Amino acid sequence: MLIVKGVDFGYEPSRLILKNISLELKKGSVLGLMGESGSGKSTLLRIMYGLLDATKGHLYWDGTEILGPKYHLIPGMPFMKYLAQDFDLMPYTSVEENIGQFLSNIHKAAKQDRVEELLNLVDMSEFAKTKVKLLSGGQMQRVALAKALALEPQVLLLDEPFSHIDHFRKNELRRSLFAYVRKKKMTVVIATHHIDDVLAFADEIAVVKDGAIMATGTPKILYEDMRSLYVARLLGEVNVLPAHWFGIDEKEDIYLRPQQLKISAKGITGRVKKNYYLGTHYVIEVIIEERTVYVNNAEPLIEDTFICITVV
Ligand SMILES: Nc1ncnc2c1ncn2[C@@H]1O[C@H](COP(=O)(O)OP(=O)(O)OP(=O)(O)O)[C@@H](O)[C@H]1O
Repeated sequence: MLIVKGVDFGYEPSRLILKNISLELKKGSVLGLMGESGSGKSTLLRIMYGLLDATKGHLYWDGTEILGPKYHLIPGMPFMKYLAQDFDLMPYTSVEENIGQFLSNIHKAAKQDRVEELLNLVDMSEFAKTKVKLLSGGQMQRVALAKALALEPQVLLLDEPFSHIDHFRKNELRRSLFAYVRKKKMTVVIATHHIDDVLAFADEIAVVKDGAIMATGTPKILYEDMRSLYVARLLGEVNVLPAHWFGIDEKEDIYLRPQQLKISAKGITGRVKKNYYLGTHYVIEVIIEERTVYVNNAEPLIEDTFICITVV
């Protein structure tokens, strides 16, 4: 189990970046760390890997304490791999040499097989002999992922691992990567602001805000829990609507996703401003009392006509 217990951290003594972080992650499970930019996700990954010393608190993997540079000459725990946002590749050597950099040269054929398996996993086989400096950012990121997997670490810490990958390849890469880590029973923490990186793949999501964990739960539970606007917005599109529109006697706004609203014969009246085609359906932008509301619909609607919306 990966245990983070009451961790505080500040780059400067006067400003805490992480505040009383506690997490528990079962072996072989995947945790998505979500939070807006600057919330402290990368800092937490660096502490989990032992690159920084926690100001307060402790971290353990499988009973072994994870310690930072104060205690280790070479920071970073050997049973872990941390893939940072800068890829840490050797630019003047080939893709295959980069991926195989830390693999033993004693069994040459086994090393070659392993490199080929990883090249295949990240769909970079045709670039095996290409020097890394000639690759695009997305291709470099795929090589860096393969390199991080090469020694089959027990714990894999990934910081925005798909941020440079082109859209059409992203889904395929996410599916292959998570299938691979599941097969190998690796424990994974992935920091991201993109819900698509984790919604279908993580066992749990921890939401970080201003250096503190503000919510944890399965992707489904967090996606459906609309109490916090910060959490709801991180996990998908949200409408912020006055409760009284829906006959609820509350002064506060309520939060509803576009698929929780529908066009209906009765309901609150609004003017159609725009249609957005999303392949499987349209998102209709509707103006109601000067607020913009997004609602899903199978068909586009005529702009500037008046329609009614209601809760599904
Ligand atoms: N080396 C550093 N020295 C001082 N402050 C830093 C350092 N690295 C990060 N910070 C600060 O710590 C806070 C958290 O940064 P961090 O990179 O952990 O956030 P993040 O959630 O990973 O953001 P992003 O999603 O943009 O990568 C920010 O306010 C940032 O400015």
